Amino acid sequence: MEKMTEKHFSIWQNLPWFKVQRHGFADAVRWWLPAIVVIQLGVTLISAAVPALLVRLLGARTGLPTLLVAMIGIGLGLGCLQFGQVVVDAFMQQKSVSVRLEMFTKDGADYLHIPFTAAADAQVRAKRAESMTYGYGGDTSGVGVFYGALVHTVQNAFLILVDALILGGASWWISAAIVATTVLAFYPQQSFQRFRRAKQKTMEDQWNPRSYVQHSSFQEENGKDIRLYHMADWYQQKYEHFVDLDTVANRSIERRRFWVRSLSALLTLVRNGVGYGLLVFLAVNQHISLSQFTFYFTLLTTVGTTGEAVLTQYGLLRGANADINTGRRFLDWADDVIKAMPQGKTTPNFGTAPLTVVFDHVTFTYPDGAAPVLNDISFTLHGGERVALVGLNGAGKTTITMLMMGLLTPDKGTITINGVDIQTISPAALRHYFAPVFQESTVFAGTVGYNVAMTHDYDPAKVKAAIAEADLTDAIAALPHGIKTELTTYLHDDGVTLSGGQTQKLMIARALYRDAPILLLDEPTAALDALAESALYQHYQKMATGKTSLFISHRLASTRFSDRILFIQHGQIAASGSHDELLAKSPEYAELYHTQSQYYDEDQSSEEAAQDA
Ligand SMILES: Nc1ncnc2c1ncn2[C@@H]1O[C@H](COP(=O)(O)OP(=O)(O)OP(=O)(O)O)[C@@H](O)[C@H]1O
Repeated sequence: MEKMTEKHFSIWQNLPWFKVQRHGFADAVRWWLPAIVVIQLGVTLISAAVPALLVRLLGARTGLPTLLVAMIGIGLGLGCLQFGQVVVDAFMQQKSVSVRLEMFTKDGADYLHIPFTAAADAQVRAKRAESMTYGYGGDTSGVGVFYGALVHTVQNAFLILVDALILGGASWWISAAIVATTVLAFYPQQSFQRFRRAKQKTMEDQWNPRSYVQHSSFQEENGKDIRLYHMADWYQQKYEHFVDLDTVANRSIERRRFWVRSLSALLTLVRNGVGYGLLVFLAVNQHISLSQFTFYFTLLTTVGTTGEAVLTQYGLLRGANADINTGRRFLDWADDVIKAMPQGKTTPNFGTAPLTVVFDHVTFTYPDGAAPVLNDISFTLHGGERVALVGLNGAGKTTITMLMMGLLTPDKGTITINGVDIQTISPAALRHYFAPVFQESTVFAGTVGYNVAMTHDYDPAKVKAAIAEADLTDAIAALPHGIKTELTTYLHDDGVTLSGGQTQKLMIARALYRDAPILLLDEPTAALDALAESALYQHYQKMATGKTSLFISHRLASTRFSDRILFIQHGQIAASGSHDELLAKSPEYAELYHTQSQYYDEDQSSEEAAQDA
């Protein structure tokens, strides 16, 4: 699988990327950026000109009506500009949020489309958590900050240049002081932003444990173990540990920020000292008029704020850009991985006859696994055959089902259905051939009906029939709204929780509703009581009629309902045949069977002894 790049993209490289991610972003920059620059310039210049104008009018002993008209006119003009500023700010904010939400959505969609193995990879999960937090997860993330910081940087940089040029009209020394102090403050600001990023990086190693703690502590299913084993203290310690890490990092960031701001204040003092001193000197020596003095003086007062703003905003922009890079690396990687996925295009029409599945010299290793889980494995599930797959824990039985459904991809070898390589079949079409019952049940926040049909547009009669076949009718009838009852309380306050066995039956109903040509049952009886288990075995005969089926079970007794048994050991098919054949030819299978049957026999004989007594 593709490695995630560590590439750094500059602001100029990220701008076109933004454009690709979000249409309309380029227009927003092209039209609204000049607008906001002009408005800001207008507001600043008019604000500086008002006192100067007043001084001039008063000096010329202008009458009150003229003064009032001038002031009202200026007030209205300023008001209009300020209103324009509010409109543009609101627009920018909305634009920024919509770009961010778009990436947020893309992140979720990408994660759900990358290969199953990648999604389960701890490193990928950590990168995604980091990408979400820094890249586009909230208003303070890279994308949340980038747009506003870009606009305000350009706006304030332009303004300070115009200020310096205008003040150059009084003395070029003032312009020089503005430029020099801004440049001097620039480097500490940038170094501070680098420091902040580096500190944040030290916390990135913590993403996986952090997201695990957050996620697992609030999972309903974990609630009882957390209480039973007093894990609340453990969780609290973890939370405190993360808070401590954040506190230490933030403290050093704030310390550095304090020094940078102090330096900036000192430079402002120098600039104002030079500027105000020169203006007073020029006014006293009558090189500039009183109204000019007032204008320059007011303008110089705003330079401090503008200078600070341009540096802060540029620092924010660079920080946001670095944060965006974190997000972009993940999104670009996900795009590449999705593109590189073997996306079969065909949707073969296999007709209605049962399908034949062939594993041909298949080898598979998990991405973070040291050795292959399956090693050069070959077997055939003939059309209509009921095959049992048995083997010790960790032998690779579930892995075989995942490979068959295309959720995992073999390192070597091919898997075919009716002679067609599954890699050439479109994933959606491929998954339609399977009705699986997984080892772990996955109940989604939806109604019983939804959880059986896995669509909101379900056929209630068909759902009820599947529920009846899975022996769940009475349990569902006892629920407050029957098949319309919400399962889980995550989204619905009136949701209910089914028992482990009922949930497993629900999963069987889901497989029955799907009515696909290949049935995959991975330990479907683990949570069932003896009666339900026995009923399922009986039922299995009917369920599997006309289908190809693979039944995984640790209870070797269940294999008698199958036509053939595959015994898997050390990543290979160690033996294949009927129960009696395997007893004869595989000592390991025989040992496994006798170890299990010993307990059944003992149980039986003690029951018989009890009955005799
Ligand atoms: N996502 C994964 N990443 C790495 N290794 C994995 C992953 N899933 C399973 N494995 C490893 O692959 C091997 C086979 O696992 P698999 O779940 O296929 O076994 P199994 O025969 O179904 O076991 P069981 O009978 O316990 O359900 C095990 O050693 C397991 O640790």
